[in-house]
Amino acid sequence: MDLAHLNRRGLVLVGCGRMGGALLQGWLARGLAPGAVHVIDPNAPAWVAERGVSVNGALPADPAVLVLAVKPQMMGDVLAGLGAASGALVVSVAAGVTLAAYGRAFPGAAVVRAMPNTPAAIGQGITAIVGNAQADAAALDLAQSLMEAVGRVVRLGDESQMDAVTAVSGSGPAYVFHLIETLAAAGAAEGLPADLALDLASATVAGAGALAMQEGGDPARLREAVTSPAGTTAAGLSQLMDPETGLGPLIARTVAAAAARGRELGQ
Ligand SMILES: NC(=O)C1=CN([C@@H]2O[C@H](COP(=O)(O)OP(=O)(O)OC[C@H]3O[C@@H](n4cnc5c(N)ncnc54)[C@H](O)[C@@H]3O)[C@@H](O)[C@H]2O)C=CC1
Ligand SMILES: O=C(O)[C@@H]1CCC=N1
Repeated sequence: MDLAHLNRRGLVLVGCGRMGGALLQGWLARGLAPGAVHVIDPNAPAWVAERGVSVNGALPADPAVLVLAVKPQMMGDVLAGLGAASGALVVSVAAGVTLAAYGRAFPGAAVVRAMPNTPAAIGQGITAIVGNAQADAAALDLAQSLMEAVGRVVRLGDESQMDAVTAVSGSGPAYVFHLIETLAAAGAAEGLPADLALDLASATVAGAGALAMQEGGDPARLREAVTSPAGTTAAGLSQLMDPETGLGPLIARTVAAAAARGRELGQ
């Protein structure tokens, strides 16, 4: 959806690092005027001001949206320093920090928590959103259109799902990048040149992900289509799918640890 309707009241972005910067690029591509965006970030990248966005300048009196994209550990200080949000929709991408915490900082405000991921940088993010009681259908639609500037959006029925979402899709790209690293390293250990092994591993993850998205349904069917009886894949999977030492229990521990950290950050 075009975001030009936000141009009159403007949007304030607090924190313009990896995630805030990716979002800002998406919004500018969707018609948000640079002059309507106000970034607060002591270390905003140079391209932001070069694009004509106001950086650390005077804020609009009545912005349409306030987006929070600082680290959760900074959030308390940032919220204390911001004052009231007036009539702005507050959207936060921070892991862990709860709707109740934003509600205390901005009494009565509509607040939406959003959990994107770094493929947002190329418009292929997946973001889950959930709002507080004040976030009506229009507020959720607006939050969705902001996050759709960098990929797909799914809505959660309940905030309690957010730490699990963070552990699966928010942190998930890091797990996949590590899979690429380890697959490439294993290929190199089997004698491939390192750059060829990395190319093969990256292309395999990208292609398998695209196939899984296109086919939908149960990925086990796609796995079985690769696995010839008594073939190479079956030999590999006998290690990877070992019920005790395989990927299943490892990923279960990985996601549980990430979700637990999300809950800690929310304390
Ligand atoms: N990187 C990721 O994969 C994802 C990150 N997130 C969330 O996004 C938020 C930001 O994470 P990243 O962009 O990765 O971090 P980052 O470190 O790249 O960006 C944070 C930005 O906040 C700025 N900042 C620090 N103190 C500030 C202050 N007092 N006022 C204004 N700006 C301040 C920093 O200069 C920096 O540019 C976090 O809350 C994280 O949980 C959510 C989903 C995915
Ligand atoms: O590592 C983190 O805490 C953030 C949240 C999800 C991805 N990065």
